Amino acid sequence: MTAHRPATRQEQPVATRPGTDLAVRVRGLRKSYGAATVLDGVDLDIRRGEFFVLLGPSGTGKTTLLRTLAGLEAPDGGEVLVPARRTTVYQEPRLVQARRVLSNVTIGQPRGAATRAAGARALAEVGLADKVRAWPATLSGGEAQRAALARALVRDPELLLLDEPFAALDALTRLHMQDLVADLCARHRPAVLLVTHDVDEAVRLADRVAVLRRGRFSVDRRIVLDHPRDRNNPAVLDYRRDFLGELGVSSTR
Ligand SMILES: Nc1ncnc2c1ncn2[C@@H]1O[C@H](COP(=O)(O)OP(=O)(O)OP(=O)(O)O)[C@@H](O)[C@H]1O
Repeated sequence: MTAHRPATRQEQPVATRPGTDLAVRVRGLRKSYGAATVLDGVDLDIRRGEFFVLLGPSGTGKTTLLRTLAGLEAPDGGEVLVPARRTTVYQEPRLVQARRVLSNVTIGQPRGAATRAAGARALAEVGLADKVRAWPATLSGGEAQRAALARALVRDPELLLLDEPFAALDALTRLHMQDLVADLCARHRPAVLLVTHDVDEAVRLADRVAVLRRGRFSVDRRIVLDHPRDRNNPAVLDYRRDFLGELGVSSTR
């Protein structure tokens, strides 16, 4: 694990915590921008292999929390412990247009046949075996996001950070991508933090859902349902109604 404590540098010294099943441990995390307090003493544990989903109204600090776990924001206070092997998938795929798909997936990895083979395997896992030599500009939005997932996968992350990765996709593609991510995470078992606005997505994928409001979690709740989850299951609808209520939206069943 890497410890992030208040400091001016982006990346902090490494501290490992052997013998724990926690991938993420956050205590009393505070972050402000000017006079605006965004995170006001957040506590968060994510276990290894746990799929944690963060909901919350716009502008409440979800991305700030994710970026802090990514090591891109320094906390003003508190303690953040995360594994060194972590990677982020964003709303947009962020592919390098001048590189072919395989080269995008293996970017930053050691050169060589083993890396190329790992990249090709990751592309096959996301259903892009036939796009290894394609250029990013020739991919659909869903395919480009699959390539971004393959780029994450090839790094074998202990912590996978997903910042609204399906938000820009059409509704049907979004459902396919949710299934794909559920499959990949069940197979590779990273700890996951997914930021989303989509309550259905949260209830479909999460082991645990938290709602971030006014700098803290107003709800932090385990979803005790088997996968795959039928969106018409009354228990799924109950969770959905509760989370929508927490977000200030009424739902009709
Ligand atoms: N670099 C920054 N400088 C100043 N203010 C910032 C910065 N980054 C975020 N903020 C502010 O912090 C607050 C939280 O932003 P953040 O992006 O974390 O919220 P969010 O919950 O992810 O929002 P959304 O759901 O709309 O994506 C917002 O008011 C935002 O304007």
